Amino acid sequence: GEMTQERLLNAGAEPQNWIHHHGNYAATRYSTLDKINTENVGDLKMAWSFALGGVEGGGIWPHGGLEGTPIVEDGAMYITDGWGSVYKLDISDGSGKLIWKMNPETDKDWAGAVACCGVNNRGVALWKDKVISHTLDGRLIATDKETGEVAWEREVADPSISETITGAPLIVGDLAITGVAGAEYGIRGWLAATDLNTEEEVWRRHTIPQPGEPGADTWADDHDAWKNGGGSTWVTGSYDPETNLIIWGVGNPGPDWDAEYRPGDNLYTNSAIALKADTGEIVWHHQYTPNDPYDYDSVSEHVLVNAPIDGDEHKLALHADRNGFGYALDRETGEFIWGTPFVEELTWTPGLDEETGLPLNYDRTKKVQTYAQGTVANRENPVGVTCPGNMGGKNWPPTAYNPDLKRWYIPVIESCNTITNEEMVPGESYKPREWFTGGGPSQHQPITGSVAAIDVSTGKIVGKYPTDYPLLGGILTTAGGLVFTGTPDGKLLALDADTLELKWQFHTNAGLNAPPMTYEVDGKQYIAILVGLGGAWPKWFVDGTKGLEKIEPSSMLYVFEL
Ligand SMILES: O=C(O)c1cc(C(=O)O)c2c(n1)C(=O)C(=O)c1cc(C(=O)O)[nH]c1-2
Ligand SMILES: [Ca+2]
Repeated sequence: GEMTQERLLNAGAEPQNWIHHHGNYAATRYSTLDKINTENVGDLKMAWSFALGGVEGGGIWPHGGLEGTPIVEDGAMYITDGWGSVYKLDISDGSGKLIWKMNPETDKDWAGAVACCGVNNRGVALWKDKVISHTLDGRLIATDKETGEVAWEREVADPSISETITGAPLIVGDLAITGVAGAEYGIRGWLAATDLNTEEEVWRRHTIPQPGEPGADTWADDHDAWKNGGGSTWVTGSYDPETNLIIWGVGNPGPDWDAEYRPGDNLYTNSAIALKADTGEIVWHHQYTPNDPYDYDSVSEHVLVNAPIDGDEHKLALHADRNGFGYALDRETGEFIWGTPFVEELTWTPGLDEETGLPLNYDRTKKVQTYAQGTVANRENPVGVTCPGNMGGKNWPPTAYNPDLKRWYIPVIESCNTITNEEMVPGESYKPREWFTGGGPSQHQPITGSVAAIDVSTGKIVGKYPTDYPLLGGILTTAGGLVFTGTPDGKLLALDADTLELKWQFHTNAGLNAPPMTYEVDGKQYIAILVGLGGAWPKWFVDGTKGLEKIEPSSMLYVFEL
């Protein structure tokens, strides 16, 4: 069939399918399928697997990885590898056979040389009779669903100034919304909407205001720092049909670790922004870490849920930030409702202001924030140690919300790290296609992980399942009372959603770096996950995770059944 806006709005009416990147517009990654449940999950076994390509390297990367969420529609599955090839599989008879592969011939060295954090592609979207996808080298591609032929493509991001694309598109009506990556190379971030009928751009909203625009006064330097101010949008946002608002997380300011280069709060970096879907006009924002000196990129999804708080029903946007706090905002106004640390160690601030949600040690009279002593690397004290480390808290891997239990599950990175500052010089340090970070990280202690569960009505942590390695893949939760997640040392785990007790695990012995999802064919439920450790880990963080250097590159899909 054709993918319509009607179907996208009512994804819950076809639970056998998985038609959105995050499961639905609200980004809950919750499925009402319950044939696999706490009673029988112990009998889950592998059904079939499929080998993808895309493992070859390019630019600064020795190999590709898999971070995508499969899309399933009526007996067909659509998956991507890191270089943006799209594979359509026939999954209608309990196995998976390739129907077609669309290879976009991504310019691997050109794009891979300016991809900060891996050869990443997080998946496709469906619109009418087309599959909509991105490539690392900046293209939006519409592929004919039946034939696998490319119908058209357009260059949305420009790798000559280090703009790349790693996120999946978001479809709202006839628009495909594209987010950009490149804040470690001095880009000026944006979201762009392409009309899929006319193949033309309808709006492009920069996440860093230029002089004269609202928020421009939060760039208080005298050398146009806003032009290279970062603020990427590399994780797919959510959409609230009631208000017609797209809610999207914005990444770190640039340069990452030389905050003195960019005095001011640096809007809209490290913020949630809500934009009118038709025009891209920013209606509200909430900034999580003003003048961020830590690389606490806030790109993660916002999960739109309704929950009672103190007896009143609230319309919330939930967000787990790299800064270590989980937040609930009012999704219609952006107003702060609650914030809770979800990591074991959080040293950069003593907490959040109950009214504003700002860090307690944020000082509005200062242009350059100092936060907790010793945690910031700056020009005077060039070495800082902070928890969570710059990978987070929680990085891009998506959370999941279970409405039966009103619980929200966060894939946690338990980490601290050391940052060294390097002073960036106006007019000299920024060069197109070169790093513009103002310093760099190193790992002085082991990095582990956990699944944290938060009761959304109270904002309190109600359980934690610790893991030996950080969680780099994301979470699925189901009406079967289960939470699924993968670990980078290769285990797919099923936990009891209520108690977080381990109910089942399967060793792939390859790195899980992608979110699990579920679907049904002929009344039979399956769990699927892409397997292939890539992303930022192999280059940046392997020092803090002894053992992961033994995980070989791979590029597989695994599917499980009872
Ligand atoms: O600021 C950016 O533009 C940007 C992009 C990406 C990306 O596109 O994957 C990552 C990051 N930053 C980043 O800071 C980061 O830690 C990171 C981890 C990963 C990954 O896939 O494992 N990507 C990215
Ligand atoms: Ca970043």
